[in-house]
Amino acid sequence: MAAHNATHAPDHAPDSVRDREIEAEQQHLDRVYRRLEEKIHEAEFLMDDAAKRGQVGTPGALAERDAQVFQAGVHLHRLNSEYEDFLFGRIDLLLGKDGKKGPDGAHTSVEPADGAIQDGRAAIAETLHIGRLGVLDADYSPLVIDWRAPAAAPFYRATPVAPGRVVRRRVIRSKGRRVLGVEDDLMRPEVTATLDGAELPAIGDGALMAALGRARSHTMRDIVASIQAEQDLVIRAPAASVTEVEGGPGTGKTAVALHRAAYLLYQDRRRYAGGILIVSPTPLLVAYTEGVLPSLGEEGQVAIRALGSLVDGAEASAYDPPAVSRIKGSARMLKLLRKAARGALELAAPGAAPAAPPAAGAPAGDDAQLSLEDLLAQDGAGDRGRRAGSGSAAAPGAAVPTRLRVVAFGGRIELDENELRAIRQTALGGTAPVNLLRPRARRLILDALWARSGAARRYTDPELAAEAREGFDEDITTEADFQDFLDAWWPELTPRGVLAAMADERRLARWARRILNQREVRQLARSLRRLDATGHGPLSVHDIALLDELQQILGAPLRPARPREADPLDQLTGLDELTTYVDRAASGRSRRERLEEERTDYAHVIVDEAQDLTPMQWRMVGRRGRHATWTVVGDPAQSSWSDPDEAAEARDEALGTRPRRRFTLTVNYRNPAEIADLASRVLALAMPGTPSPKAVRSTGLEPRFALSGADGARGAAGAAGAADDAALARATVAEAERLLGEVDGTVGVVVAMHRREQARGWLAGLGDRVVALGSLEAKGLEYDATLVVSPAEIADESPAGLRVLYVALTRATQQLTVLSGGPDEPDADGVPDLLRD
Ligand SMILES: Nc1ncnc2c1ncn2[C@@H]1O[C@H](COP(=O)(O)OP(=O)(O)OP(=O)(O)O)[C@@H](O)[C@H]1O
Repeated sequence: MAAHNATHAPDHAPDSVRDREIEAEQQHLDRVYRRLEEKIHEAEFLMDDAAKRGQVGTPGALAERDAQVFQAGVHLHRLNSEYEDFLFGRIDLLLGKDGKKGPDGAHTSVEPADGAIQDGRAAIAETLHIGRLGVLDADYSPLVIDWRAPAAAPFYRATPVAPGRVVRRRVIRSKGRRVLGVEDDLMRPEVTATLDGAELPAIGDGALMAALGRARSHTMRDIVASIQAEQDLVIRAPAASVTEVEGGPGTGKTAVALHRAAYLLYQDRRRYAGGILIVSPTPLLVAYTEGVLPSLGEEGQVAIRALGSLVDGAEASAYDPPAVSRIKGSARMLKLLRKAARGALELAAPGAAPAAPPAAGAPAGDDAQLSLEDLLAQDGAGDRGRRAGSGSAAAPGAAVPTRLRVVAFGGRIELDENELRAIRQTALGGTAPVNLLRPRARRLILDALWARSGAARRYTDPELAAEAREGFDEDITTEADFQDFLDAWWPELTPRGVLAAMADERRLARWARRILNQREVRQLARSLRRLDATGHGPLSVHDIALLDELQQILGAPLRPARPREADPLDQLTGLDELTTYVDRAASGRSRRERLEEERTDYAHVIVDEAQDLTPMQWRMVGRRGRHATWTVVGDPAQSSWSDPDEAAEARDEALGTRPRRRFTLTVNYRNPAEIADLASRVLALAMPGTPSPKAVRSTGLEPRFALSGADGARGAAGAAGAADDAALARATVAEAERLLGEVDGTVGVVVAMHRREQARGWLAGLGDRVVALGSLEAKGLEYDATLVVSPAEIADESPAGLRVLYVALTRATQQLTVLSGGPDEPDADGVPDLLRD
């Protein structure tokens, strides 16, 4: 962890020393900008030169001009867009063990040379500045080292216990072209170090504390200037196979996951041009984190998607109650969906026109002709209303044809209900996706019709028989009515259509026999009645995984592969040290969106809050990383999923047998110790024996306990009465207003899921610094102050309620208030039963 606590030399430096140090960094920054301007002039020169070539007028010259203009434009854009805060660190290093230099011009040795320190004194042999991109001076000496380069690793890794060559680590704060301040940590406080003959001073209180003390906004910041050693190990872990990271709340798992994506791209851009997918639990967390990668210069190749947005064309907008989530997320759904997909075949499309009675007789025709009118007959009162072509997707609802009648060789050939059912069973015996089994079913029907025609017996010559059969097949299949029959009898099913078919309780009960119990069937069917007959309507996050699974079970016509756009990086030459930012410059949002749309298979998949994925979600995510390497971060103690063993099995299946590398993060950078201590009481109930991460700072501000004034009297239905709700509303608003006065940044008000909408109403009008959140929405987010409303209501919501409450209690960076209502049974001090020692 941070060197700060153990060794930082307190800042006794007089202002003049601080000013001098800031001035020195300013001079360095000025030099960097001068160099960048030279680079811009080079790029502009390329543009001018390219424009002149255009006047030559030959096609070759024009093509060359276009390429140059493109490249120069990329550079210009990149250089201009990096003028914000890109130099942020510096390390002063001892002489290395050997004199070798890397491609970035820095010495590669990690360990100091023997004799680098003598009698407690040492001379600084090398100073490196660290920034968001690498810049080389004209003589190839490093002006700025990219934070992801090997030479920058000691900036993050050095600790007083293992300082390597680092004597002093400095974080530089700058805005635009101006250096505002510096914060130092001494890695070898016992050594008197000199630089150019003068003693090396240490300024400030340490960068980490400065970073953590800042007010929070609604978006996450990068931590590039203060990544801690245990986090750096994860960020830079080799990409191969699976990297698993566990750590309690606030240990930086999300931050580390995002920085790792940027690091992997830097390490092997070509490989990860195949795309990195970051899976996030909620759209709120996506919105909160999506600014971090652009601030690190990476966005084009990274898709951050919420679990409810992983399937193109579908977006989760509804919530399922915990009991329904449990059913939909469970691995049992796989079996049920397979049955439903097959069962749905027996249901024809809605919208079929009313039926005409079956034809009375076949008109006469010669042997080779089929009766056009009488090709198809349907039982019951259903006309075979023509459906759109065979590519149309059917959703279940109307009658399915139960008889096929064709006329061939001058006679009528018919397959009845039982025969058609047997053919369907045989066709479904295969494991291929249901929609793709249709050609097989078609063939089986033709076989049956041919056999029934008795024609085979008439031909002794196999060649003639084959010829006759070919003609027979062709005659039947070229008739539109036969096509219509197939469309109705083996319709192309859509995932949404099957999901909608499951909303019928009786039908679902049939499909779910020995999979779900009666109550589960009722709950599931009721929840799916949100959808219309075609499966459109509000989907929940769990429905999305079901749609994805159904897509697999049903299969879809293969989309033609689209050629990938040429990566502009491939075309870059020259200014190689600046390649870090190429994507940002080259990729407009539209390109990024297109890439996201097209991809379902990624080169690396990062799963955030992995403890929450249900078995069905693991299957969905697993399909997107079949050939990927993985980084999986999570905290079992924060899991809102009720059956961890089942989820672990699905996770193992998704990650396969790839070797795993495990890391644990142990330091809580979010919560002050006072808040972490309170949360640990719930942790002890939720997951006895699980250690709490160690809070890195303390504010001296204990959490506050407030009372709603509600008496907890319950109405006939067991729900809190209107008077209690009004009291809770008043107390919530009053406390939210108080907290808004206490902190500069954001206030999060966390309520039980069923109060989500209600709480939004309560807080409307308090401004956009305050946010109302259902307990499950709070996942991964943080606020300067948090108000947790009625812990008992949150804990009672689901079997995982205590873990969800633990999440709610660990969102605050500065202040926490717990507001009790009647069910919380608060003591005289307002401390709810659940949070008492
Ligand atoms: N090295 C660091 N320097 C500065 N801030 C840090 C550092 N590491 C983490 N933080 C900050 O601590 C907070 C918590 O980080 P993050 O959200 O990544 O934690 P987490 O482990 O994902 O938490 P949770 O499990 O509760 O979602 C964030 O504000 C993050 O910026």
